[in-house]
Amino acid sequence: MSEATTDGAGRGTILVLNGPNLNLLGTREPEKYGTATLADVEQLAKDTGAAHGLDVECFQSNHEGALVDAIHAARGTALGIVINAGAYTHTSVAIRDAISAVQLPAVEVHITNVHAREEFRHHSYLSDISKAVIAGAGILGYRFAIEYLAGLQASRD
Ligand SMILES: O=C1C[C@@](O)(C(=O)O)C[C@@H](O)[C@@H]1O
Repeated sequence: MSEATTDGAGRGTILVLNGPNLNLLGTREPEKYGTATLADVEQLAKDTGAAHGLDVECFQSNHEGALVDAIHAARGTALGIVINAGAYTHTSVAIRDAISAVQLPAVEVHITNVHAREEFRHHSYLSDISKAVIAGAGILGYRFAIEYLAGLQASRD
């Protein structure tokens, strides 16, 4: 897991999780996912967090259990989770249960509009347990998700 940034003002940490194949952003089907890399996405997330006084910790894995472990580790350390679970969105009860278990506000993000794609992408195991779902906004979805969580946190401060 990458180091938490220190450019926030200590208001808290948001965990940004990316699932399988998102490490290939930039070269993976660029006509669908664009040309921004995972590093670009993570920088955007960190910059957005910093603008709101929040640290952003980023983690990507192609392995379901590693994503579950990262969600567990967020309990007690993060104020919210932004998750693009990739294909696990449509298959993983384990990731769903992990998010429910840690009781942190989660925002589900998809770069593409999954509802305009194949039928099997229309169902998500995460949507009904997420505070918000953002799909089809490209990598800006990550920015919107962090802004949403920052607003949620501000309303609780
Ligand atoms: O890997 C991905 C990426 C995705 O989550 C997106 O960001 O648009 C959409 C998923 O259906 C797909 O399996």
